Amino acid sequence: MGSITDEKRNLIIVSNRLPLSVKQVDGTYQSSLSSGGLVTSLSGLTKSTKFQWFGWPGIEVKDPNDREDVKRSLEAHNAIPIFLDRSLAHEHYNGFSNRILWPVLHYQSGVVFDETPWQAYRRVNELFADAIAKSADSGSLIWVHDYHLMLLPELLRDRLKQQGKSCAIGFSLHTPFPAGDFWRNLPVRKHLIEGMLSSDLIGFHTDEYKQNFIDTCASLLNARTEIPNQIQYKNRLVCINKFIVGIDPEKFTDSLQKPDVQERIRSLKERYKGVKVIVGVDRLDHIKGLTQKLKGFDAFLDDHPELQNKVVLIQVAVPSREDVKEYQDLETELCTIAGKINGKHATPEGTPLLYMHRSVPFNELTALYSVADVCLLTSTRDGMNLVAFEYVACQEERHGVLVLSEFAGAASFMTNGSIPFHPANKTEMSEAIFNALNLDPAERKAKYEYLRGFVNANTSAKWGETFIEKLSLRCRRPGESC
Ligand SMILES: O=P(O)(O)OC[C@H]1O[C@H](O[C@H]2O[C@H](CO)[C@@H](O)[C@H](O)[C@H]2O)[C@H](O)[C@@H](O)[C@@H]1O
Ligand SMILES: O=c1ccn([C@@H]2O[C@H](COP(=O)(O)OP(=O)(O)O)[C@@H](O)[C@H]2O)c(=O)[nH]1
Repeated sequence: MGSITDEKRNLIIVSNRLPLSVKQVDGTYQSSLSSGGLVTSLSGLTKSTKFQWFGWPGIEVKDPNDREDVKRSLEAHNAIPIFLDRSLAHEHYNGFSNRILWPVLHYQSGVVFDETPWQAYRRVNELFADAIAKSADSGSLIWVHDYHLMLLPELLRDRLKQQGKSCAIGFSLHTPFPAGDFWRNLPVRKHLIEGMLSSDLIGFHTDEYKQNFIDTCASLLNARTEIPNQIQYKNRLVCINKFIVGIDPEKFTDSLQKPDVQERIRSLKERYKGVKVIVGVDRLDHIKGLTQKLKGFDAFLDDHPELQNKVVLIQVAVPSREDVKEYQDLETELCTIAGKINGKHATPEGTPLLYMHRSVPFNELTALYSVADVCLLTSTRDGMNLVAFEYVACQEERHGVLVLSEFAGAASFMTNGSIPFHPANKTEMSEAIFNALNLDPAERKAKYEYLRGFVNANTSAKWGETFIEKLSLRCRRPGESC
């Protein structure tokens, strides 16, 4: 991908949150890595490509001197903060993005639209547009990420035009884009789609999401969509494609080589001698199907009393969006279910479920992935799900089995190498777990090798480089077909 060298200097990445969240500790500003797949995928790109990253630092900073301190602390990581007032950030992130837009994108019903958070969403997109238009030079490539910023391409294009600057704008959606009627649930659906359509290139994780978006543009805006991979709207040509997001597999294999990680793996193996380990790692979010997972595991334990004390599910539920009531309620519900499962199936020898409501350090995560015989992912909908990739990257030795919901975006590519199931069907999940635990070594090896090939061929670096390459082509030849 050598030809992107020139554009590297002028690449601007924009996401709602910076990869580093800033916190004030004892009067000084400290930054730590944010969690989630978007950060994982874009962090993988840093190895091969240089860029400036614009986003919200996750903290309100009012004092101008403090703002300078925060800016300086982030500068070292090429991160540029866009400061937002606390209540505006709250209404944008929690109010509209996560309470209204996120559920619609993930096919959740019963969403209630509210004007105040919508106005906050607009305002934040405007503030981002102001800051980025000011910093961008003509010829910059601007790559906008995710559902928090769907209006940004349009707002940005207007401002750049007023300032006489010409830049290529790309947009990547990290969530699903829902089919047909679902998008209509949102009264502001048209504004959001038009916002995205001001991009030169739009990327989705799967062909299904891409096609859903194209169909919506045709039915809602009467856009011309006859030519594959392009949308003609208001005299502009927008290219649409699938770009497979991945991880940096080396980061995981390198971690497994470290002496302290090796030591941790040894001690976990000793602790779980004679016990099959199932691992789950998910943000605590409705879309991850955690309720379904615990209930399915309960059904599995009921179906297989002979496996008492011989199987353990280690579930990491990473705290997420804790200011949103629906997420707080889910946390309470999961604690109750986890307690009931252990109440029902525990013996003096141990408990079958280890439910951890916290994030885990990276090295601990890789050790956990490595000792697990099975990885169980139960998403009811999920843009991609990079945990599936990470588990595979840590299974060189064991050839563990991936049990993967058919509703994760990753299932579009990984079904052949995994055991797929429908997350709403407890019996199917129980059978899938049982089959995974009993797969013969040759089949495990074959499935693992298939998945390893896919994960190694579709890295985050390749994803980023391919997108940027296509975007810079749009910049050089804007009128050409996609
Ligand atoms: O930033 P948060 O609100 O804490 O949420 C974390 C991220 O969640 C979502 O991740 C998505 O992107 C992943 C990478 O493409 C994909 O694998 C996953 O299926 C998606 O859920 C969200 O889209 C990100 O913006 C958040 O940062
Ligand atoms: O304590 C943890 C456990 C996991 N992860 C990472 O969070 C990401 C989750 O990405 P995924 O695409 O599976 O889902 P998302 O959370 O983005 O919806 C993965 O890279 C995990 O390694 C994390 O940041 N902290």
